[in-house]
Amino acid sequence: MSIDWLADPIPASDRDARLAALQRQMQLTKPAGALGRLEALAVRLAGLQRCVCPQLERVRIVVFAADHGVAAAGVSAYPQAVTAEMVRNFARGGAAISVLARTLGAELEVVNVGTVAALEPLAGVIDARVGPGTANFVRAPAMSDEQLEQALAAGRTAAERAMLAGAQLFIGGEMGIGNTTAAAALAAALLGLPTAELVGPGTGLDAAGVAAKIRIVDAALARAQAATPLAALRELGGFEIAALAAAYLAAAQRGVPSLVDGFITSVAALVALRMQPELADWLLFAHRSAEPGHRHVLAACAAEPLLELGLRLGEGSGAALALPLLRSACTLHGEMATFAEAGVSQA
Ligand SMILES: Cc1cc2ncn([C@H]3O[C@H](COP(=O)(O)O)[C@@H](O)[C@H]3O)c2cc1C
Ligand SMILES: O=C(O)c1cccnc1
Repeated sequence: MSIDWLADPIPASDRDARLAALQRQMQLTKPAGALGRLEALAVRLAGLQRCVCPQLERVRIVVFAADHGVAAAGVSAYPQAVTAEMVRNFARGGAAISVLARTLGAELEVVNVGTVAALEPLAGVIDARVGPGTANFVRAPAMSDEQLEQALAAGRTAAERAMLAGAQLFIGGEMGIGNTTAAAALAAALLGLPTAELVGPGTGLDAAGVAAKIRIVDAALARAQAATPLAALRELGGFEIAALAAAYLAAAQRGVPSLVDGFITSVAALVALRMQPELADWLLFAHRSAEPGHRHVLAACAAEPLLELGLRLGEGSGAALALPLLRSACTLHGEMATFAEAGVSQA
């Protein structure tokens, strides 16, 4: 195995398709610009899908699940066992993202990149465990080089499966008790912002819990030296965060855009953007999470998310909730009549 593929080129958006889509927008029966950001979204998707009328019928949601050694430090309001228990819940169709995926007619796949518990075979769950959770990054690197490589490969192959199934949009989600701590540590390492700006309550810590979480992240940052995004991933981890970063890159390399969900997935996107800035064209950002650090990460990604609903769930749920907006942008763009077709007078 190798990680050389991470640097494979990412195609540019198709300028001719964008111009043709813009031309079409100007002919649709509405005052110019009246559909606001939906117009720009349709034009942007046209460039990425290299056609005048983009479509988002086939959408793949992949939830990457993994455990975090730092959970032992009491950084979450919930016990670590929840990660594996939720994988079963995803498989049975009872999780929020399961319900949303059904409602949207989107395919849901779960990739177990490294729960502590080895799970029985479950329908719709790919076993890609690279280890029984990461090491506690306060004391040691979260993962080995080999584990990092394997986690990245798990993300890449998930994106490849989605492309083979004809996905027109990729949505990544995550499940991992303690992963807002890992995400905050990674963001602090990459952005150089004060830890207190990036650490938040996650699943519901109180003020004392958040203060302790800040101290834990500070201790990890004092230990870990991370000169590159890959080194930061290895030190501060999250098998699921590494897999997500790889999946965003792999989807873009194959010409498929991704809709980024919340705080943790945005940190994965930031890591991937730091590896390849050309990825920026291919990432759409769904929402601003209630997790306070998310706004800093979004700003670093130059992202203008579509929604702000006070969500703080992850799993890909915010992206799933934004999908109907993207789909509406595409169907309006593709199906509205032009002034000429409808016999409506222009300005
Ligand atoms: C039942 C349950 C379902 C979840 N689904 C997503 N998360 C979210 O919460 C976790 C991150 O928060 P923290 O860092 O505070 O542990 C992640 O698993 C994330 O996906 C959940 C959390 C719980 C408890
Ligand atoms: O925004 C997120 O992704 C998030 C926030 C809190 C807990 N889990 C996920």
